[in-house]
Amino acid sequence: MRTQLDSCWRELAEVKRELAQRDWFPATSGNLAIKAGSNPLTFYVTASGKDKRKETAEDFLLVDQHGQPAEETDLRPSAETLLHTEVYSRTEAGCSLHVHTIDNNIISELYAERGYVTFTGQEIIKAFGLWDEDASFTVPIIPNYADIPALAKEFGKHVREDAGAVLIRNHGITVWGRDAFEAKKYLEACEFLFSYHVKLLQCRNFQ
Ligand SMILES: CSCCC(=O)C(=O)COP(=O)(O)O
Ligand SMILES: [Zn+2]
Repeated sequence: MRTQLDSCWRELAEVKRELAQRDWFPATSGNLAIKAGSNPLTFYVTASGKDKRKETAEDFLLVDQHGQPAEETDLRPSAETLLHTEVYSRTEAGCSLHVHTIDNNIISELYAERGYVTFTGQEIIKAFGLWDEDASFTVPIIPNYADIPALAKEFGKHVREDAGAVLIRNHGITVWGRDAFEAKKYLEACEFLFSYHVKLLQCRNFQ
């Protein structure tokens, strides 16, 4: 059991290191989670308020299906743990990642009133398993409620499959996948699309 937990910890630490190398954790933002057990549900989540670029023995804590610590600890789970509990209680996902980037904030603001943003005609959407030439990928955009249970409830409405993504307006993105590899792939593909779109709009302004 401990070996399994250690391996989950190491896998999440590796994802955290890679996202930190991309500079996706400004100003203590972001939180990450990985499922550790199914029956009962437990998952590792980042401790709240830390600089996620730093690597310490106190980066993650184990929480239960309510997002409460499952072991004795002084650490506080991420303030946004309830969003991760929505993912694991509604799907068979194994990993969920939340980051704040300038590009995901801009896209969320540009398309907030519509409530979603759709991408089509881009090779990288094959990363979402969409191989048709005319395939499109849609990311829902939800309001950034300060009340986390309200935010989690709104978020949960869009958590229907084992892999997916939701933008929170002027806040960030949460993605999830069947495992850490898939969640990271989704996140990288989303951020690629956002960055491309923001740059394309800038280029068009100078034409
Ligand atoms: C300065 S970031 C504000 C909180 C937030 O949105 C976030 O992602 C980090 O919160 P946590 O409690 O997970 O550290
Ligand atoms: Zn956040």
